[in-house]
Amino acid sequence: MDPFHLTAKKVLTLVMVMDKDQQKILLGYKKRGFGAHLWNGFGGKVEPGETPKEGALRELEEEAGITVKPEKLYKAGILLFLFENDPVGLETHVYKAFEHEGQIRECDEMRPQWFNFADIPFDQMWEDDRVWLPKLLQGQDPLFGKMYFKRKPLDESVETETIAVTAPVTPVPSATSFPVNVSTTMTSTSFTTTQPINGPFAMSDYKFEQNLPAVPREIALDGTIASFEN
Ligand SMILES: Nc1[nH]c(=O)nc2c1ncn2[C@H]1C[C@H](O)[C@@H](COP(=O)(O)OP(=O)(O)OP(=O)(O)O)O1
Repeated sequence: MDPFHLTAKKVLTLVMVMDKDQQKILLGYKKRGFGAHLWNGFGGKVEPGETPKEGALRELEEEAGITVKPEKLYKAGILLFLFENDPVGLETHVYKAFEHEGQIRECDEMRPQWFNFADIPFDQMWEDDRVWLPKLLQGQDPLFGKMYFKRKPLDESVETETIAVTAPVTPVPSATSFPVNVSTTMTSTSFTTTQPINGPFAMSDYKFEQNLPAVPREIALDGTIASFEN
């Protein structure tokens, strides 16, 4: 059985807001949920009754506090994310915008920040972003990609970080040694935390096309483009 065989898909959005003059892109640090601790564009699940574009505009406002006029939000392609032994693929509709309205603000899910095109933190982003984001920045959309992910073995997905905690300790004089000069000394203890490096998944393969003649609207369950935007 093909470990990447799909029987269903979820429709997601991903919005990249850019400033062409300053050569900057607005990314958000995901504080929780899917892709937590990674920088990414803004987006999420498309809700019932919504078009992908409506969902993209809603998520952008929820996660970054800004709005884009619908006619200024351009479809840049579709990426299909497939996970080993998961029959549900993520059909992610990618959008780009070069102007926005409103004040950028942090929310409980995302911390937005502008990055120079030259300083995009790819080592703290989904691995596939290295493949397609540079193409998007160079205007080589529409894009279409299929990215295959395997779950990382635990020892590869975790980075151990040792944190030294230094706390004042006051020795308690024992009855036998009392009286003594009671002094305050410092001691340190270490503990280990686990942090995913670049997420819990490793990209195992990808298939990617750029400069498509039209914008894909939907991907079929066999991973091919089912239809294009008019
Ligand atoms: N491999 C990948 N590369 C990438 O660049 N973006 C990805 C990605 N896989 C998922 N995403 C994006 C798509 C979408 O914008 C976001 C996931 O959105 P979700 O709404 O599913 O996340 P949450 O777990 O926060 O869901 P909610 O509970 O709806 O808030 O991550």
